Amino acid sequence: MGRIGRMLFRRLANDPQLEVVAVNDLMDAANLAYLLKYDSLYGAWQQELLQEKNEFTVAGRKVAVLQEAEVTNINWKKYAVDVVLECSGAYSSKAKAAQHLTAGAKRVLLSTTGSSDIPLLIYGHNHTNPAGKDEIVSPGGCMTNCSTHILYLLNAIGIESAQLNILHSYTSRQELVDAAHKQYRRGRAAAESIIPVEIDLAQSLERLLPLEGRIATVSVRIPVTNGAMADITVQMKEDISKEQINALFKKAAANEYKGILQYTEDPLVSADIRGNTHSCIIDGQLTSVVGRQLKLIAWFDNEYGYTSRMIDWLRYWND
Ligand SMILES: NC(=O)c1ccc[n+]([C@@H]2O[C@H](COP(=O)([O-])OP(=O)(O)OC[C@H]3O[C@@H](n4cnc5c(N)ncnc54)[C@H](O)[C@@H]3O)[C@@H](O)[C@H]2O)c1
Repeated sequence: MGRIGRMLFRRLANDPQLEVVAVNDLMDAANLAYLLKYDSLYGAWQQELLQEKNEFTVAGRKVAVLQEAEVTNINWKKYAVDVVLECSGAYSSKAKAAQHLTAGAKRVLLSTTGSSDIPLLIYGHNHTNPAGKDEIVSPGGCMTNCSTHILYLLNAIGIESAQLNILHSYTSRQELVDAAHKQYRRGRAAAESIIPVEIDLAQSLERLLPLEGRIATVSVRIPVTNGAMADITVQMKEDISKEQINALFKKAAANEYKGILQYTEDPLVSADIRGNTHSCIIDGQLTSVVGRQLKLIAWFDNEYGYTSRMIDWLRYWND
């Protein structure tokens, strides 16, 4: 239970329809309780949490706290687990995620893009696909959740090619001070530099949209602890105008993408979108057009917006 796991726990603790019955992490229960109570980004939790040995009591509910590095040592059946929210990043291949099923869970929802043999389904785009009822589902990463909708809507007009640069707060998959790392740049002090990192966003988008060979992506980690901004440049097949594009997204935000995509003309900075539940927030002021080349800026809270979609998945299955 890292950033994503704890965010989900906080948000589900009082849910009338969904109940967290057990959690698992490498850290002990006392440390986990402390990190749930005090969060550097979202503040102290107003909800009381009691921790006694390997059990939490929150909002009158008991939650078992496990400390197992191997899923094979867990018995999810004992807790009648319907869905495992796999938020460690360590069980993202189909074979690894399936260990949760063997352990007795009925379903696994990853918190990332898993291996290519796991259905990749973006809530609000293709979640109603029959594969959405599979036992293991990848809801994509936060960047995929932001950019899929944008490219899908633009491709209805016609995309020639697209370049995406996602400026993203730093995460635990970087180092805080210079250290060895397989990807050298991820090993550089996260709060000190603007750090380009390798991502698999283009491959994910090619699985979701008919744009093979026409998308390139890069992500730049920036020295903030939360928030992301997608800077998207698209070569369109037709002449377009700023007004036409903004009207397209404004309409989508008020209709079929309500709750998932937001449109604003407020002069935002990343701190303004903390706690925003949308997967992407189009910044209409910054839309620009040169010839058939379009530049679009979209914000998202990589933690709050993203976990909102994971909770949508749970509600979808629950209904
Ligand atoms: N942080 C984000 O902005 C963000 C957004 C969307 C998706 N994700 C994805 O969610 C996943 C988690 O990201 P995070 O930022 O929460 O990471 P994190 O490092 O904060 O949390 C990972 C947690 O998993 C635990 N863990 C590691 N190995 C484990 C194991 N074998 N068994 C049990 N627990 C184990 C760690 O102790 C840690 O608490 C990653 O795959 C990431 O790509 C992260």
